Amino acid sequence: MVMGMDRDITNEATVEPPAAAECPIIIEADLPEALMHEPAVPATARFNFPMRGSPQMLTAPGSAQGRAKKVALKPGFSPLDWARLVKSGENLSGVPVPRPYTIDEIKLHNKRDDCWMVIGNKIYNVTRYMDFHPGGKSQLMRAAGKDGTKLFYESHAWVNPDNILGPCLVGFVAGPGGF
Ligand code: HEM
Repeated sequence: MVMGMDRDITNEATVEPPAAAECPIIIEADLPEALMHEPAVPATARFNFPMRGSPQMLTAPGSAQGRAKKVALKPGFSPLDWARLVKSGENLSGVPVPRPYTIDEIKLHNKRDDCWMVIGNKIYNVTRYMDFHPGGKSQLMRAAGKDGTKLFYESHAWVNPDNILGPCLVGFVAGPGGF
């Protein structure tokens, strides 16, 4: 018993150090020259995460610092509510089947209660999505009845339109395009 201690440690098994074979000692001289020195570039520059311009970067072009903030969505209009609506099987495109539309036809759908938008070559009916859009209705309306591809990707290149608006597909831009 060691004086002044609460428990007797003299009988407890002692932990042997690992055998030399299990614990190899790396001698610097054995290492290739390249591994022996810290690279001249700082760690932040050596790794590609977070990528420049990615949403993880606080100062990304699409971050809260560089553009409009997200709006507060009304109760019942969360992304989860949208996912439920999409799953419900309701016709969100407003058309029976997708087909090609001319630019003049697309232009007619430029109101809040009748809003089409082109992203890439696809036309989506975003009318029902208005209240669900985290960026707000007014942001969505900037591309109402127009080709919103540039605006869309400037605002959030990481958002996949098909994932969210799959069942809102109205059709495809007919002809060579040109808004
Ligand atoms: C082209 C017109 C559009 C504009 C100008 C626009 C703009 C914006 C803005 C300013 C925000 C807020 C950004 C922030 O989080 O700080 C936002 C968020 C968002 N928008 Fe849009 N948007 C557009 C179209 C769309 C469409 C068609 C969809 C659906 C596919 C969509 C889906 C989203 C999503 C999911 C967010 C949240 C992004 C996040 O949390 O990272 N937007 N949008």
